Parts: sequence; structure tokens; C-alpha cells
Amino acid sequence: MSRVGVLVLGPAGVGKSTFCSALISHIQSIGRRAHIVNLDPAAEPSEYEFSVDIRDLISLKDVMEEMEYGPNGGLVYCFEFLLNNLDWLDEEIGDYEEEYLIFDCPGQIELYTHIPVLPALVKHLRNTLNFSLCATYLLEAPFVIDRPKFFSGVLSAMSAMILLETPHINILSKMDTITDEVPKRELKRYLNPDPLLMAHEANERTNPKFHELNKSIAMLTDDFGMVQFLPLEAKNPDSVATILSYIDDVTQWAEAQEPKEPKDELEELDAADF
Ligand SMILES: Nc1nc2c(ncn2[C@@H]2O[C@H](COP(=O)(O)OP(=O)(O)OP(=O)(O)O)[C@@H](O)[C@H]2O)c(=O)[nH]1
Repeated sequence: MSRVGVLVLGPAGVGKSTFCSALISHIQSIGRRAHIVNLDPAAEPSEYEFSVDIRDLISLKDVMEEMEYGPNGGLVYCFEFLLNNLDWLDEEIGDYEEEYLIFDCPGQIELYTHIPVLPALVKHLRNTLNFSLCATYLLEAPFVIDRPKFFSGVLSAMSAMILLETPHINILSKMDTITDEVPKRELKRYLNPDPLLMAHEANERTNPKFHELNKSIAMLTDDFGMVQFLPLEAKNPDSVATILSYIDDVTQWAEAQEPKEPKDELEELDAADF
């Protein structure tokens, strides 16, 4: 097995770091090796030691103090700085062969939904450092149980998938926080839903002017396989084990599809051919 990079993505507070910890614990418990790469320059201390930590290169606190940037501009600056110093990352990651590297990403989703910094990093990990990559995108169960929010969540996940061009798994986090019977039953429908039916139900609560648009969004997200979710309860090792088996499956599948030559070389070849 080549080394696998698992990108852990999703809005602030959805449980990314908790999932990283649960995943590394599970991987280690089955006798395999994993490390966490912290890509959040504003990360809080974690119960797991980071094997690679962007804060050793640059921290948001320093950027905000020294450059007088706000938190969002500062974060973009940190990532641009990382992209200009990729040799640092290469050196830090260099020795971790035949292992899982779990990339704990910041919760500012614009970094992977419309600013090309994370896509550039992903390209580097795949093409230069030869990672098999898989993106996991977390949305919170209590958030998506509201149908219009469900579709806004899957659109953000889809935007990340399109921009990053990696195999992608959607995860519904904090499943254990839904304890009442009715919402619990409802929640099961969100794991593999009928998007048209859900759009129809969302339309019962939304402006009629947008009903056709809502239906089209539901169809589009369904076409991209975006409406499927794997359930996660961070404290339940079974749910983490299931997610790991999906990560293994999609990365192996993607590797079997990959062209042997790096993409850039193929593009050059094409250009020369014409
Ligand atoms: N009940 C429950 N709480 C969870 C679960 N996962 C995370 N949490 C809690 O949710 C809060 C946020 O979790 P984090 O793991 O820090 O979330 P994050 O996405 O890394 O947050 P940012 O780094 O700020 O974007 C913490 O209080 C966690 O304890 C879960 O599966 N169940």
C-alpha cells in the first residue's frame, strides 16, 4: 500500500479534530501506522501530538500580530506562505512512508470551496509527494436535519469535491447528539436519501419562486453522489472502522484509475501531439 493522505474537511466546529483523534486511535488499534498533520495555523492543543504542524512554520497569532491582518486574511496569508515554502512540508512529511497521514484542516471552508490554496496543496501532495488522497467532508447531524440546510451543506461539500478533485466521502458527525425518537428516525433518511423527496419536503417551507431551483439542486447533488453520508459517532469505534474501510476502498479504487504518468506530463504530451 502506498501512503494515504486523508483530508479532514468541514465547517468550524463539526468535529474534525475529534474525528482525526478517533481515526488515529482506531488505525493504531488495528496495528497500522498513522500520523496527524495539523494544517490549522490557529489550532488549539490536541490530545494527540501532531507529527507535522503548520504552526512550526507559521502561526495565525503571529501573522495577526506582526502583519496586522484579521483572522480570515491572516489564514489565507498562512496558506500562501505554506505554498511558497513547500520544501518545508516535503521535509517534514518526507520520511512517513507506507502510512496514513491525516490532514486536520481549518474550518474556514472558503479555503477549499473558492480560494485555490488547498487545491494547490492537494496537487502537490498527489503529484510531487505521491499520496493516494481521500477527502472526508464532515457536516453535523443536528445541522443537516433541517432540509434546506441539508442542501446548503451538500452544496458546500460538492464545491470542495469539484475544486479538490480527490475521491470524496461525506460524513454526518455527532450522530449521538440526536437522541429523541422522531428526529433519530428522520436522521436515518439522511444517510442515503431520496433527494427529490427531500427537495419536495424542503419546498413546503421555502418560497415557491425557488421550488424549481431547489429541485434542480437536489438532482445535481444526487448526480454527483453528494447526498450520501456515512454516520459518525466519534466515541463509537464501529462507525470509525466503517469510515476507514470506505477510505481504503476509495483510495484503492482511485489508484487503479489513475494514469501512470503524472497529470502534468500527460498535458505536455497532449500539447506536443497537436
Ligand atoms: N457529542 C459529540 N460531540 C462531538 C463529536 N465530535 C466532536 N464533538 C464536540 O464538538 C466540539 C467541536 O469539535 P472539534 O473536533 O474541535 O471540531 P473541529 O471541526 O475540529 O473545530 P474547528 O477546528 O474549530 O473547526 C467539541 O466540543 C467536541 O467535543 C461527536 O461525535 N459527538
